[in-house]
Amino acid sequence: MTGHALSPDGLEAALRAIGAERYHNLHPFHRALHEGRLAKGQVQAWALNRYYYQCRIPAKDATLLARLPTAELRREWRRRLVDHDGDAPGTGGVARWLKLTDGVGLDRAYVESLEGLLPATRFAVDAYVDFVRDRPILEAIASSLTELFSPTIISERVAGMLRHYDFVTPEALAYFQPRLTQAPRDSDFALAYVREHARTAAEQKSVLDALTFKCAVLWSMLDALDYAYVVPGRIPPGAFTPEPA
Ligand SMILES: O=C(O)c1cc(C(=O)O)c2c(n1)C(=O)C(=O)c1cc(C(=O)O)[nH]c1-2
Repeated sequence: MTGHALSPDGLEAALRAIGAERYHNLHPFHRALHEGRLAKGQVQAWALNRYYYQCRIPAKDATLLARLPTAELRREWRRRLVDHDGDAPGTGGVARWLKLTDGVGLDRAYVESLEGLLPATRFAVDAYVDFVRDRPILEAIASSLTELFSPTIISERVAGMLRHYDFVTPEALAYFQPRLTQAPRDSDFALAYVREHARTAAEQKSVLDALTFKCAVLWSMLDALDYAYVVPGRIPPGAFTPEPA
């Protein structure tokens, strides 16, 4: 493909336009979650499946960390590993996500076993980890840029869930509070990197495609939940089955 390269501001605007059109805050299942239209079993299904995303994020960041060429870049990226894995047992984002699955009444060992996952959750999350492992560093970094849009969805989610669900407590949602500062810090770095390094039209197309791909990962995770847990009779064999209300 040929074409004119955008200015850094033009590239940023194009990235933000992708989020405005494709980020998962627009998905019907997310809207239902935030607006209080889900039953407890459906909220459990969301938390259980999203656990797989959370627990693979450190593996995704570790494969990228191993490929980064400078100490400066590695120091920056290594913080993400600490954010998610903590630096002692029971700390970090993955452990805090388990407080959420505990809080909505799921058995921790069952969540951690991954036995109840929807097949499509696994495919979508694994596709993200593989993408970051296999693609050029520029695209791998660009694929994290959905985090530009996450503070808004997180604020909506916390407010909406606390307001609408009596089984959700502020302690269970403690996962999200640090993300409101971590995500902007991380996405500011990734955005500055992409603005600086995506100079040619081909490089810019590759980063726009990487962000589109990542939006599709998040969107398809919600498609899978929407398919399995909204209309009765569609839960795949072996996947988490809510108790009758
Ligand atoms: O709650 C959300 O909607 C949401 C979205 C995203 C995202 O946009 O990828 C992340 C997170 N949360 C999150 O908690 C998180 O740790 C995270 C890491 C990443 C990434 O791509 O490296 N995205 C996200």
